[in-house]
Amino acid sequence: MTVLRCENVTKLRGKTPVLSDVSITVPEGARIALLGHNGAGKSTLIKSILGLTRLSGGRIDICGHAPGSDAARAAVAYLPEAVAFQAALTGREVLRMFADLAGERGFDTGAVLDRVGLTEAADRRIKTYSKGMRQRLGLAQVLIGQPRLALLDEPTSGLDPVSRHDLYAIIGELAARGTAVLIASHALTEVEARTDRIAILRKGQLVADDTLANLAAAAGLRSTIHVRASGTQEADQIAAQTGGARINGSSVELVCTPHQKMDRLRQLSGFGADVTDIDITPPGLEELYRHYSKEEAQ
Ligand SMILES: Nc1ncnc2c1ncn2[C@@H]1O[C@H](COP(=O)(O)OP(=O)(O)OP(=O)(O)O)[C@@H](O)[C@H]1O
Repeated sequence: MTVLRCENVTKLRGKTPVLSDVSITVPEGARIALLGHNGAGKSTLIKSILGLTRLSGGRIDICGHAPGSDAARAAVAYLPEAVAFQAALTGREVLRMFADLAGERGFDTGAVLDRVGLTEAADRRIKTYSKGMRQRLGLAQVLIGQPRLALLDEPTSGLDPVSRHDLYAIIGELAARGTAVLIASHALTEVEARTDRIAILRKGQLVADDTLANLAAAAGLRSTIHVRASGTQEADQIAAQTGGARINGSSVELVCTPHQKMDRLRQLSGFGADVTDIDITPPGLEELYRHYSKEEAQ
């Protein structure tokens, strides 16, 4: 079921379009990474979905409700990039307050604080929290009431690798329970393995929206095939016959487009026992991102 539907969303700032005809849908349980350079329009799109900024054109629908309506607000949870809480309150008090505001009287603050790793700090004032701890508290607030849609703006900025890992694990659990998750991010490598679809905004236009594999195939980006040979002579022979690059030990590296891949593998299987192992590395998100950004710039 579609949770979020943006249709031809356009936003002008003065006469300058900061969002141009953006159409994107997010079904329940999906994790979508929203990527783009500084100023590409990510925050503007998120603010539009929250109903905090008026559209110049197009429409947005959240579970059948208009952005900013009571029903939409009840369905959406938001984690801003620079999350700010009342410094004099404790983590537990803040979470209780948000749960009460959301009408979630039965909300188990202790369990959620535990889930985000804040049990020990639960009764300390927010002013003593590090950036990472505030971010974790922000995520705890997102978990109140099982939202239909979670909008996360740069959720891992300022977090150490372990905290990032924990945060994506929690996002994964949220999505597994059916929440649609839209994550605006600059951190390409970390969203690569942890989201289901990649959407790229460039200068207010949506230039890509698909799985990483489909986008890579559509762009014709090349994969790398690492071939291990049974010995150095065999590796030399494989490199000579395939045009591959001879690398250290008894390995050969070949690059191929999506269309060439199966032919390459058939060719390699012709070497029989001279080939002892094959690894294929698909193009990564950074390469893809560069491709779609460049393509649009031309
Ligand atoms: N309140 C505002 N008034 C005028 N222009 C604005 C306002 N907010 C954003 N903009 C402009 O809208 C465009 C999109 O900005 P937006 O903040 O949505 O980008 P972003 O992709 O979120 O960038 P970043 O990655 O830096 O957060 C930019 O050109 C920005 O200068």
